[in-house]
Amino acid sequence: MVAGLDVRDARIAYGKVTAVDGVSLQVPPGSVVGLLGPSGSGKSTLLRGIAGLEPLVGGSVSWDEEDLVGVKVFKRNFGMVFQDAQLFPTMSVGRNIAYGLGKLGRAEQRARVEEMLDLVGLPGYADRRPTELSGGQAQRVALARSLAPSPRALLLDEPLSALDTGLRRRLAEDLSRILRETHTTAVYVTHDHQEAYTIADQVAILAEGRLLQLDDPEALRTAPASREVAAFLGARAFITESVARQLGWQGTLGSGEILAVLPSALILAEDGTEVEVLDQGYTVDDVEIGVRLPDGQRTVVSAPERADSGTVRVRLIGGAPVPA
Ligand SMILES: Nc1ncnc2c1ncn2[C@@H]1O[C@H](COP(=O)(O)OP(=O)(O)OP(=O)(O)O)[C@@H](O)[C@H]1O
Repeated sequence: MVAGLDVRDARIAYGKVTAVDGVSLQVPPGSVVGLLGPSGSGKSTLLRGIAGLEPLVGGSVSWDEEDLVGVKVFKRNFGMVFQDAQLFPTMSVGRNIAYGLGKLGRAEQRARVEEMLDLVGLPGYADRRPTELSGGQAQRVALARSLAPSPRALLLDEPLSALDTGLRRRLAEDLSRILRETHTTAVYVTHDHQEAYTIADQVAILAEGRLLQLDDPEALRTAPASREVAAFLGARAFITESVARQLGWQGTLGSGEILAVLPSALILAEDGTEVEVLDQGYTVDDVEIGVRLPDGQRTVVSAPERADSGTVRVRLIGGAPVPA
């Protein structure tokens, strides 16, 4: 028996546009799967298909082997959190959170609201109005409202993307903790790699409606399934074993394989191979130096400061073999 959420060969179309093209994935109870991919890759559409907001034109969505195709949205017992919190503006924070708790008595509702506010780090906020909340606080309340009725799974569509970067990082860590503490099964849509890695146990990489790979962050880093996945994860160059060895790499490639030079695989090293500096620019944390590899390809190396000559010395300490 497949426990939890099971998506099989799901297909969703808008007229002639196939937005989700034969995607299969499982989300075991208590685990979080991230849907990561470029804009237009079908992440939101797949989530909406799971929720029942878009009909499938093929395949199936089931929970504990119960087929959900034909089961109405509200009967699926999934909680949803969107990019904008979508709180009811005329209700207090407490009433918003209690919205799905109609079956409980008043005292139980109040207790559950307090418990949820504690969980999301907003104790004492029950009497506030949604208009009195910051964007980050509103998203916390939206999360509390979705979790309050104990849904069997939570579906989150870029819930942090409207927030500024620093707050997004902090809230992503909080969200990860909350989902784990509550053993919540979740599907989390994002286009932010870091956010996906922080929150999800397994990350599904989507492109043009297709699932390219579903794996944990470590496996994605060390064993991307294809050049396309490696490029999406930040590989700027794909090199042969002989070029890799010129850069000090010690591994071996199988026949038909090529090495993806992922970020941080190439480092500055005083005794390394001399390569030409092509360009340089600042990132938030350091300087990114564009260099020409021995075969002419450009990739980047991180440095604490700008290079003051036309060359730097580098060593290749990592990289991931992928089919050529
Ligand atoms: N309501 C719609 N009507 C027609 N086409 C749509 C509709 N919604 C999405 N699409 C198309 O379906 C494809 C997938 O869109 P979707 O919004 O699922 O992608 P996404 O990966 O979530 O993108 P983003 O990160 O930009 O939100 C795109 O080609 C998009 O143009």
